Amino acid sequence: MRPDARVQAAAECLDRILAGEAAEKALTAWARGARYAGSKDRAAVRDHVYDVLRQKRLCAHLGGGETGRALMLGLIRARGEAPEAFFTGERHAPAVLGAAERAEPAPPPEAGFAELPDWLLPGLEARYGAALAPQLAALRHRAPVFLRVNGRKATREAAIAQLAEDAIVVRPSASSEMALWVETGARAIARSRAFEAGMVELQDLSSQSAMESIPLRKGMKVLDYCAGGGGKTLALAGRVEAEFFAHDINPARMRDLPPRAARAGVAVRCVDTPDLARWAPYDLVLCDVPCSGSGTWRRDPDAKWRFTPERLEALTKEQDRILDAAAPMVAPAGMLAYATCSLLPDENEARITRFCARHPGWHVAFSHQFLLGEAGDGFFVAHLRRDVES
Ligand SMILES: C[S@@+](CC[C@H](N)C(=O)[O-])C[C@H]1O[C@@H](n2cnc3c(N)ncnc32)[C@H](O)[C@@H]1O
Repeated sequence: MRPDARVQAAAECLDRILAGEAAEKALTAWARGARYAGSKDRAAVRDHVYDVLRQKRLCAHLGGGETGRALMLGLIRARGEAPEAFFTGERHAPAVLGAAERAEPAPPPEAGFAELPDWLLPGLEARYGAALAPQLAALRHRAPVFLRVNGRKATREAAIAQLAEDAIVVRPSASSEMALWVETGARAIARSRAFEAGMVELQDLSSQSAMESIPLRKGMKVLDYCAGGGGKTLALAGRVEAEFFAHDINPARMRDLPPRAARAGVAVRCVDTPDLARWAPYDLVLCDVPCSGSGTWRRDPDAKWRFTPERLEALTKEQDRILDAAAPMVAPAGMLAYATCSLLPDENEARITRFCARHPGWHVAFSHQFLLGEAGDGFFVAHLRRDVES
């Protein structure tokens, strides 16, 4: 496909998204109907769509409206490219620009637009103050790719050398023991020898740092209560030889966990809800709860525009229910760890404060909000422990 035809395809996908279709669905539907599109075309159209969704307000401002066509015009201007090169009127390309579209837009505000729903801003401003602006700026850009080195299989140095053999260039992150920042070759990771041998896994920097904050000891019993695909289980299992249990209310979500654990060389027992009590108590119960995902919205920018106060309320209720269900399974001297990939204080500090209010005898031993930055995503972790009786 020519670059102008890719712009037209992205504009059509954006129209479907603006009409309410999920971004992934719109892209899949387009790709199904576009047999002529190769993998590079599909990747380019996808990049256009996601780049717009990351900064929809800027694109609407520069393009003069909220239609797929206007948003693509705005994106091209935001990239500093010449719109006439894409709005050619050729077959499969967008029509030539009209007079109103050709008019130079007013400069955008110097601080940039807040690229998320307005109702979230007061809470974020109150929580982060001056630290909000850099996070909003980070939200406008693509997220970097990080790998986690599996300490059971390799040192960071050995992983770096093995990745280099597949032309994947990485550098160690200073803020985590095992994280590698991928500089080139990200698309080749899943087929690389280092990945196939279980030396590395894809995982964001902040998730890694949060898991590194949790104290572990050999032989302990660890339950990942909201395990999903098992990313956090494997991050913990990479650090220590212990007994690992994984649970999810929706067991189908753990489908990938057994092969991932086998690749990583660790044993993880997947447990159904009725069987949790059989293995209790656990020295550590991790609740990596369902959340807004606001700390990761630059990876999934479609989600931020769909997020509503009603959804937030439903999530916080579920987060409370999960903590309440998990706490009784923690051994007396054990730890309940709470984690979200969220920036919203309602999902983070407020949840653990409310937990401690509902459960006298528990306290917050540690908590940390990882800010969304040039490197890692936004992430929150808290360690909850029972008070020691004197
Ligand atoms: C943030 S995701 C977990 C991601 C996962 N820990 C990882 O690192 O890949 C949250 C998970 O919680 C699960 N979940 C939702 N409600 C739950 C509940 N009441 N009890 C247990 N798991 C629940 C969801 O099915 C989802 O897989």
